[in-house]
Amino acid sequence: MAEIIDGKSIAEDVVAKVKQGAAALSQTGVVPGLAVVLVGEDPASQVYVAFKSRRAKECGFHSVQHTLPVDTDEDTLVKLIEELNVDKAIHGILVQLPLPAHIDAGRIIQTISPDKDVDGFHFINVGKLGTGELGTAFVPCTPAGAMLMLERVRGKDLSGLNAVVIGRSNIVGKPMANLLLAANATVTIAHSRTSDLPAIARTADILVAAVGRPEMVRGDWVKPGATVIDVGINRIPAPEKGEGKTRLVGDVAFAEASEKAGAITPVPGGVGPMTIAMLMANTLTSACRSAGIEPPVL
Ligand SMILES: NC(=O)C1=CN([C@@H]2O[C@H](COP(=O)(O)OP(=O)(O)OC[C@H]3O[C@@H](n4cnc5c(N)ncnc54)[C@H](OP(=O)(O)O)[C@@H]3O)[C@@H](O)[C@H]2O)C=CC1
Ligand SMILES: Nc1nc(=O)c2c([nH]1)NC[C@@H]1CN(c3ccc(C(=O)N[C@@H](CCC(=O)O)C(=O)O)cc3)C=[N+]21
Repeated sequence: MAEIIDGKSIAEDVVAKVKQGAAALSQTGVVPGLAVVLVGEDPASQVYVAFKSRRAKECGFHSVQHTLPVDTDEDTLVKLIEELNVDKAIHGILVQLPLPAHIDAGRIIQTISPDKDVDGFHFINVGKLGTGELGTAFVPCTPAGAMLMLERVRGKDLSGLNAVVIGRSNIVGKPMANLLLAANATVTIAHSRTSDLPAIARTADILVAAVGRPEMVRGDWVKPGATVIDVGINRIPAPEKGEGKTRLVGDVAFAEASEKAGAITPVPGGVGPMTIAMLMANTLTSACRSAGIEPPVL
């Protein structure tokens, strides 16, 4: 049976360090500030945004939330971001995705000041990650959190290990692959056009699933002893819990995969809580940079 990598507990460690760092920084008169912007009333987004605001307060941050109606036009949103860009009390800006279809998400992301882009989605931060300028970049929270979990079982240096990332999105798959490469892993990126995915997955010492398909990765895709990082968050019907009830599963068939893996992340309680913890860490980093102070090591 695999070791279960407890995202909740690692996230608590991160948050404790962030709290400490924020308290120390506050002594110099700088309180880290996070602005979260939500457009519309998507229930899942509301839940995540509430988690983020709660965590920010817990860390001692100045936390503001802007909730805009679903029919907000793009220019209004751009204007809000421009105001936040010059607001001295705000060090991190997060615009919750997905945005309503009438808004060009790309334009919105590029409007966020790269110095406050705690999601790490701006071209400047993507470019820094791609060229190894990790000291001044903001790294996207989900892959950054996944790397911290991986570090707990495999250490920082992944030399000689084969990593396979399933998924090539800009917010998870690609930055994850870049981080693995920066840690010296030999990286393969698989996606919907990949042929014989199970065979490629079986080459992985480190297998990362970021697909959005419930329990797609089966037990026999997992190399014995591999470390499996399940990024997927899928809500599926759970009639056994009662009519209309749902439950959360990852992109990995957990029970099967944990018979083969050396270590595995659960869903829930895995990468999800780490994502929010890393958002707090990035916000503290931003505030430290603005004050010319070294951010704490996580
Ligand atoms: N834990 C957390 O904090 C977070 C979790 N997530 C979760 O992670 C998952 C992925 O999210 P995200 O990257 O945004 O999703 P996207 O939908 O943007 O990307 C999914 C990727 O999976 C690939 N894919 C889809 N179907 C298959 C298939 N059958 N075989 C192989 N590859 C496939 C797609 O390939 P192609 O490019 O060819 O279309 C694409 O690259 C979701 O479950 C999401 O909810 C996301 C963000 C944060
Ligand atoms: N600009 C932007 N940045 C994001 O980082 C971002 C986003 N938009 N849009 C949506 C995705 C998704 N995401 C999650 C965060 C936390 C959990 C999380 O805490 N999950 C808990 C369970 C939550 C539950 O019970 O629903 C867990 O896995 O244990 C999940 C998913 C961040 N995202």
